[in-house]
Amino acid sequence: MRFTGGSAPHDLTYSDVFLVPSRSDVTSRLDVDLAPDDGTGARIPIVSANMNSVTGPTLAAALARRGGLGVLPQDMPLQQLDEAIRWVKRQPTWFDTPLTLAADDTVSHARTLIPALDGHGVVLIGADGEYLGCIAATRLGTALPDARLGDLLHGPLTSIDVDDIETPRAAFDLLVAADLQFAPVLHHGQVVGTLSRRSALRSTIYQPAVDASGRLRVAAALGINGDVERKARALVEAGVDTLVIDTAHGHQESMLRAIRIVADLGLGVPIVAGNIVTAEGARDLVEAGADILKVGVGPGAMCTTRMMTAVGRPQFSAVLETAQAAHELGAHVWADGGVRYPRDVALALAAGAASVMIGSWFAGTIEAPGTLETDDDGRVYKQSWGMASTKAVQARFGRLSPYELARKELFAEGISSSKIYLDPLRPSIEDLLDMITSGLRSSFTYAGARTVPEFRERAVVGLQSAAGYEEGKALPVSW
Ligand SMILES: NC(=O)C1=CN([C@@H]2O[C@H](COP(=O)(O)OP(=O)(O)OC[C@H]3O[C@@H](n4cnc5c(N)ncnc54)[C@H](OP(=O)(O)O)[C@@H]3O)[C@@H](O)[C@H]2O)C=CC1
Ligand SMILES: Nc1nc2c(ncn2[C@@H]2O[C@H](COP(=O)(O)O)[C@@H](O)[C@H]2O)c(=O)[nH]1
Ligand SMILES: [K+]
Repeated sequence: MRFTGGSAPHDLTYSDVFLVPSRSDVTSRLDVDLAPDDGTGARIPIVSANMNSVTGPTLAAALARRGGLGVLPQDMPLQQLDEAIRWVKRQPTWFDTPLTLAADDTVSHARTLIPALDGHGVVLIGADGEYLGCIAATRLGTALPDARLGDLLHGPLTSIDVDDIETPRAAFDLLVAADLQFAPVLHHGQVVGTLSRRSALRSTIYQPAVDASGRLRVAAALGINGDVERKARALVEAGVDTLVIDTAHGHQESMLRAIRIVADLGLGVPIVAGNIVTAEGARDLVEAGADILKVGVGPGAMCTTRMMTAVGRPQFSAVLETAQAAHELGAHVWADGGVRYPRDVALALAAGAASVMIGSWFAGTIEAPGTLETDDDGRVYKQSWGMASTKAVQARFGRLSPYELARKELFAEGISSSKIYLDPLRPSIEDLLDMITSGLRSSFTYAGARTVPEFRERAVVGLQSAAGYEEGKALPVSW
């Protein structure tokens, strides 16, 4: 990456900069390979944040199916983490994970799980796991809230047999021929997944992130306190593919100790550690044994650290400096936090990140943990909160004495409650991934780059004023 017109005398964040187009011999956006070069085996440079409101097993599986990597949060109890990892590993790699409910469940319950939008649906399963039928999500929008789902089943059972769809393209054509938007996929009468036209199409474009046994990949986080060795071993035993050692202030002795412990175990999985924002931090963590550095202090949407402490660093410069230091040592960087538009992802990669971690944006999706809620205006949202918020601290330290808990609560550095609205046009994480990866593919071709390392090399970055940034926005109403 190089700056055009000189670099700034101060640190920069994503809105401060833009990418200049360069002469390109990449003639199609579909010729771009988005795989990160960080050794995680991901196929797109997108990682979901280890936040309880963001990454659960459902989101991790959906993300891995499209080539990204979900990081399960350290605040999940170990047994739950173990189950979540094993569950992700059992999920289909190109069908969607079915949303299964019972015939006695109500429409209002189903509507807390999926919005009444095209391309989604519910599969009804009997007591012995037998397939009863499926209901398109749009039907849930017109049915009475207390109606039984079983009573909405009419006509012949719709489903696709797994033997009839050898390729995603064949599945797409079959759905079109049968005039279906959504259908369950059956194998010997059992539901093994679901497909929509959109998901079949996606499977022709994305590659899943899979391990050596062909199972979806998943990462998990651990903190710097407690029995780090036992937890790291247990996570790898469960099948985790990448370990993320995470704390607010990553450039501290307890972190270096935790990295050394995990690195010395030789578990054979990449070690990510953070968060840091300086070259010194990068060097110390890599020297301790980290393969990938998680970079970002304060840019997160749920984060109050900068206002509470003045500590942090504008994210573009933080990524640029740490990535340079990391690359000199053969390590990599994940840019963590502050991503609100596809452009921010492109700029993080231009600054040198191998992958970009997204939290709050993904909290407002069907696949995020938690249920859908509706506000007074009828808009659908999910709750989100910071992992250093009072809410998260209370959950994490609930077993401490009231006195110890009260001491911990003094140090909240995140917000406990926020509403992240689902975009009606992009209610699923996969819709957001389509938007982000299509933006990225286009950014790469503007820069004349076919791969992530090439983009990092070729990107030309300029500085812009607030007016320059504003000019780039679309205007949905006239001025
Ligand atoms: N990226 C970011 O900007 C930030 C992210 N977070 C996220 O919140 C979650 C909770 O992290 P965390 O609060 O570190 O909790 P952890 O459970 O990881 O514990 C942090 C440990 O570090 C010690 N510590 C020393 N200085 C600090 C400091 N300035 N801030 C926090 N701890 C400090 C704490 O001791 P003691 O409690 O005695 O001080 C404690 O032992 C993580 O997922 C983290 O990534 C939190 C803040 C900023
Ligand atoms: N200072 C705090 N940072 C937090 C908290 N919870 C999460 N985070 C960080 O934010 C990113 C995600 O950023 P986003 O803009 O995509 O939401 C996450 O990975 C953490 O590093 C918090 O309570 N305080
Ligand atoms: K912030």
